[in-house]
Amino acid sequence: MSTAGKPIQCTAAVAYAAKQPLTIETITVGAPRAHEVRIKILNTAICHTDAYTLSGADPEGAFPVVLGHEGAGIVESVGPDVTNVKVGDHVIPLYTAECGKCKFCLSGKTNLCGSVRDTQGRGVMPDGTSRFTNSKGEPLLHFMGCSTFSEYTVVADVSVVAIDPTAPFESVCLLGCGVTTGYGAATKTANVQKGDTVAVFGAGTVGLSVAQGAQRREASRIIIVDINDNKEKVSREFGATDFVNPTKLPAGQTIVQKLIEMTDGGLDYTFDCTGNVNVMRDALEACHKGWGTSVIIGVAAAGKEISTRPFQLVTGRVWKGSAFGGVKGRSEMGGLIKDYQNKKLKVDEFITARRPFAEINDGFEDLHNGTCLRTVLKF
Ligand SMILES: NC(=O)C1=CN([C@@H]2O[C@H](COP(=O)(O)OP(=O)(O)OC[C@H]3O[C@@H](n4cnc5c(N)ncnc54)[C@H](OP(=O)(O)O)[C@@H]3O)[C@@H](O)[C@H]2O)C=CC1
Ligand SMILES: N[C@@H](CCC(=O)N[C@@H](CSC=O)C(=O)NCC(=O)O)C(=O)O
Ligand SMILES: [Zn+2]
Ligand SMILES: [Zn+2]
Repeated sequence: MSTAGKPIQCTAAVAYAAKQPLTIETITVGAPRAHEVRIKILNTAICHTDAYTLSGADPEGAFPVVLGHEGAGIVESVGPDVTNVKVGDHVIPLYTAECGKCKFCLSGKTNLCGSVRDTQGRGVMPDGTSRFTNSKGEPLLHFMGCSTFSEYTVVADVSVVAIDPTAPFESVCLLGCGVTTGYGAATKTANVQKGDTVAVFGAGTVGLSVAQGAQRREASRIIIVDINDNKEKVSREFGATDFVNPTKLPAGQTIVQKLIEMTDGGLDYTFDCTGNVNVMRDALEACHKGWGTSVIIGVAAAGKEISTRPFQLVTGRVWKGSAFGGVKGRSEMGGLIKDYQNKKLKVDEFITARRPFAEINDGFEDLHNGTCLRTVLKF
């Protein structure tokens, strides 16, 4: 019997308050309205940003909420006026929408889209309401326009892309955030060129994806900086030519001095993939005078600010940021999937654990085990 047009009851993990475990419960997911798509999520991974919002550090974080933004699934039904996907399509929800019509989309200068970002940031659908209710009839907030920690979710049509149905959900869900973000930051935001020198701070999924993007572009040097020595092996597997643990430097030597010494004056490109504002400063100051560019990818806690001496910028270093790797999800996801299928883009290698969805709280614990890249959950 078709579920189209009707509410669906399903399992979801609800975050009722910061720092509390998620509650696995049955929720009701309303039918998609105009320009909305209801998706049956098959797999979702846990990104560091989900943990960041659950920690209470996200200035936009609000509860109760259905978190999750790195997922893949099948379109169960669509609301009126949806033309870009249809029932049965295999899809990836996009936290960076692409409407193709707004000032941002038409600028040709950014992958950010203004069409739904305001309501997305407030945890509601573009019409200002939620499609999720718990068993008490209380509305639950959406998250990053995706809410993939629910067996069914509803997203705006501008926030979803159809993908090759032969691509495995378990793997390509990672293209919904971490892999795309790092790879795109290197190949699009920074546009690393052959021979460039690159340093990446933070050897998580995002940082390692920056490294594989830099390797694809034939960077001459890819230095990964991480405080955990256990990350050296995996860093080299993803393209690092060097690995530096900043906590193991000789007394008196800073990581900035070390990197400048290693590269005859500093790097062409550096990337912060930690979310630590002190690291962001180091990343900027390790750039080569005159042209080095540092890209901030990490997400910092509420109240945190970056600083440096303006002289660092006066003397030619450039500080910029990157969201979703500068990738326009609806236009460019197909190319990333092809790269994955043609073995030009590593994705499976990031899966360090697989769990049933019911173990989602253990999955959040995995993030702290020192070797976790991505735990993929299966409904
Ligand atoms: N801008 C965007 O579009 C996106 C941003 N993000 C953000 O990017 C960041 C990285 O995400 P993800 O890869 O999933 O996270 P991870 O936590 O997996 O990776 C971060 C890595 O940085 C290491 N680290 C921590 N402190 C330092 C330090 N001082 N110097 C060097 N390395 C350090 C961590 O080590 P340890 O594990 O030992 O702490 C870990 O290996 C997060 O802030 C996330 O919120 C994520 C996706 C998209
Ligand atoms: N809510 C936070 C900002 C969080 C943030 O910067 N998110 C990234 C994606 S992180 C993915 O794992 C991003 O793309 N930002 C651009 C955007 O439009 O949100 C805060 O308010 O600080
Ligand atoms: Zn993410
Ligand atoms: Zn737009």
